[in-house]
Amino acid sequence: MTPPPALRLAGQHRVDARRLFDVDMTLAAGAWTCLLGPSGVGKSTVLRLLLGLETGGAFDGTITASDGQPLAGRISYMAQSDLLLPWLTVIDNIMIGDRLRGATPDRDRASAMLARVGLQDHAHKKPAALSGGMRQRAALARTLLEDRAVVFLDEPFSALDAGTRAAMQELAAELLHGRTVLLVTHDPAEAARLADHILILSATGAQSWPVPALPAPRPVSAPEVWACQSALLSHLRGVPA
Ligand SMILES: Nc1ncnc2c1ncn2[C@@H]1O[C@H](COP(=O)(O)OP(=O)(O)OP(=O)(O)O)[C@@H](O)[C@H]1O
Repeated sequence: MTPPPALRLAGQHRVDARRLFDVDMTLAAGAWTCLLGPSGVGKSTVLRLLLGLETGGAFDGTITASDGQPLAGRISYMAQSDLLLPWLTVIDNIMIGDRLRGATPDRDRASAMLARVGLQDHAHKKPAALSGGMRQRAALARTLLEDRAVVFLDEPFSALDAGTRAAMQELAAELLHGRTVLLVTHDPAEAARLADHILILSATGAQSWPVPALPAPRPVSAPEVWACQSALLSHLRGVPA
């Protein structure tokens, strides 16, 4: 794997001739950046622009990797919807990347990943037989199995119960340590726990927000984490801290 690069997105994005955002944001190399902001501000659009996917709008600007290399083939992406193929079993779904590339999937590795997300007893079920949270964990397993230098996660823990969410946050933090990660989240607590850098997106740019002075993933109970999430929530609500 090439060393994870920093990524920069700079420019203006318009939807239906209306400016959605002007931004100049950098994702630090080998670190977790959490992107927050109100619904509809353009967080998923940022991910899709970096991925080179259709956004329904027009971007005028530049997208660059610090090593000057193309991003194609170096990113894995977990979208808000799980994108599981209904006709494949869970284990075949999580190995889809290798299959699409014409490579032989490593079934033992895939089984081990399913066990890490707690789905070892559901490997041979179809997605329709899973709960929403189980489907989200399958999508997470598929993303982690790709083992890429750059990983984009769009609200990856939103459907999980509190205990499972904490466990999956810790798993992702472990397996994606040292990767360039962009995590879109609505949850200030999640950002306070996991982020090396926090960015808050608005129409006029991406504001950098201070993170607690503890290495991530941070304990939920740490006073610094409480203080960060509380200040962040107040800011997002537009009320005094
Ligand atoms: N395919 C599309 N065609 C037209 N407009 C789109 C398309 N996708 C998104 N938009 C518009 O772009 C804006 C930003 O959408 P986006 O999904 O990036 O927001 P978001 O910040 O991720 O929202 P949320 O937090 O609700 O997921 C919205 O106004 C949305 O209606």
